[in-house]
Formats: sequence, C-alpha cells, structure tokens
Amino acid sequence: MTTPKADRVPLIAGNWKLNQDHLQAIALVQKLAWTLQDGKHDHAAVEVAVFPPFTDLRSVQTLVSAEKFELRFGAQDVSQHESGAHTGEVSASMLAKLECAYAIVGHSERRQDHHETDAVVGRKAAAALQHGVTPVICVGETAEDLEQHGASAVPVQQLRDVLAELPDSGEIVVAYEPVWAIGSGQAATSEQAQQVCQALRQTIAEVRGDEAAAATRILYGGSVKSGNIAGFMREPDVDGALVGGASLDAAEFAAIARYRQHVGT
Ligand SMILES: O=C(CO)COP(=O)(O)O
Repeated sequence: MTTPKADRVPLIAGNWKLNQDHLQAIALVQKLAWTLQDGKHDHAAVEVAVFPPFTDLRSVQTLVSAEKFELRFGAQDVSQHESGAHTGEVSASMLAKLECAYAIVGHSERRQDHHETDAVVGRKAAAALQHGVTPVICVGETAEDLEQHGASAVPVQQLRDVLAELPDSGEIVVAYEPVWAIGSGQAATSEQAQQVCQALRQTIAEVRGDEAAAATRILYGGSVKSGNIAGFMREPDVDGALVGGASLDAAEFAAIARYRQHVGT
C-alpha cells in the first residue's frame, strides 16, 4: 500500500549517540541553527531535530528556548518505568518537563548492548506516549537476517511486537535502520529503503488503521549523507532520515536538512 506523502512533514533527525558533552552541544546547536537560518531553511516544510546525550538536554532546551531556534530535540532512550528504584534510568515525565518532543526507542545499539527486547522497546514507547513524548521506534535487520529472511521480515515483526504494547492512538515515528548500514558507509539503496518502509506502513495500517498509517512518518537511517539523502526522500514511503555520524557536523547535517534546495525536489 502506498499512501500520499504530501501531508507528512519530513523529519530530519540527528542521533548524536555517545558524542558531545554539554558545552560541545551548545556550540553544535548554535552552529546548526545559524547555518539553517542563513540557508533560509523552511522549518514548516522540513522539521529538524537533534538527539543529544541525556546530560546535554537541559543545556539544549535552555538554548533553543532562549534563542527561539526552530529546532526540536529528544532523548536517545527513555525508561519504561515511571519512577522508583531503577538506578540509571530517566523517565518520560522527566523528558516531557525538559520539552523533549521525541525519544528514540529500540535503537539497534541498545538492543545489542543492553539486550532490549521488542516487549521492552514497546513499553518504553508506551511510557513516552503517556507523557506526550513521541517515540521514534527503531527497527532493522542484521546482515545475517537479510541473507536468511530478506529485508522486510525482521523489521516488520519487530514493529508488530512493539506496536502490540502500545495504545491504539498517539503519534509515533518509525525509523528503519538496517544494522548493516549503520556507521558502515554502506547505505541501503533508496529502492531497498522504500520496499521496507512500505512494508512497515502496511503493518501500521493492519495494527492501527489506514488513517494512522497515512499519518505516520517513517524514516530511513544508515550512512545517510548530503550526497544520498535526496534519493531516499524521493521515495513515496520515506518521510525523513535518522542520521548518526553526519549529524555531528553542523554544515553537513544542515545540508541534509536542506535536501530540497540542493536538488530542487
Ligand atoms: O544509527 C544511526 C542513526 O540512529 C545511523 O548512523 P550513521 O548515520 O552513522 O550510519
């Protein structure tokens, strides 16, 4: 099923991972916001968001609100718990208080390093939704999965299992990040990304209904750069990108966000 993408505002999201202390974060956000401003970035047409480490969020929030930067931000993870004896966790209500628009859940690096299952990822997404924080639900297959099951099977099943933990309504964003494409310089082709994003949208339609599927933004992530973003954005079911390494360079990330200008799409 292919639904018109005109109504979905593209989202260019920068996942900083374990990079940038809060002082570096201030400098990077300033540079990014100024570069976007100088390039006359149309924020209504393409939304830009950054995902710094937890320790940077208060600084980023203060800066963005003081300077009225048209930049949104979110966390790279969120606890499934509300409060209590959960050392090291950060709750969705804490993120909401910091005006985080988003929280990434289920990034493959957390699935790998912290053994997060789809059920845990689903509960994290549910906790975010409960506090008005939009979860960015990451799914994606490994190189082995790709070889054994093709591209769509694993991400579709992951999404199904995550959605099973969620209420029927509430905004979500889905990010398709093939594990083999992350940090490898080997991005998926735009056709591959489209094929899986379309299957993910179909899954959303089956679980949450056609209207939700048509409204949900599905991002591609994995070695996205200014040189390949336009190809992904031409695909009917790709509504943006989740960018890792290239989001740490303000000029490069701004160029990704301005994909419309440099290719005239
Ligand atoms: O994991 C990613 C974003 O969440 C992608 O990382 P890279 O853009 O560095 O490949």
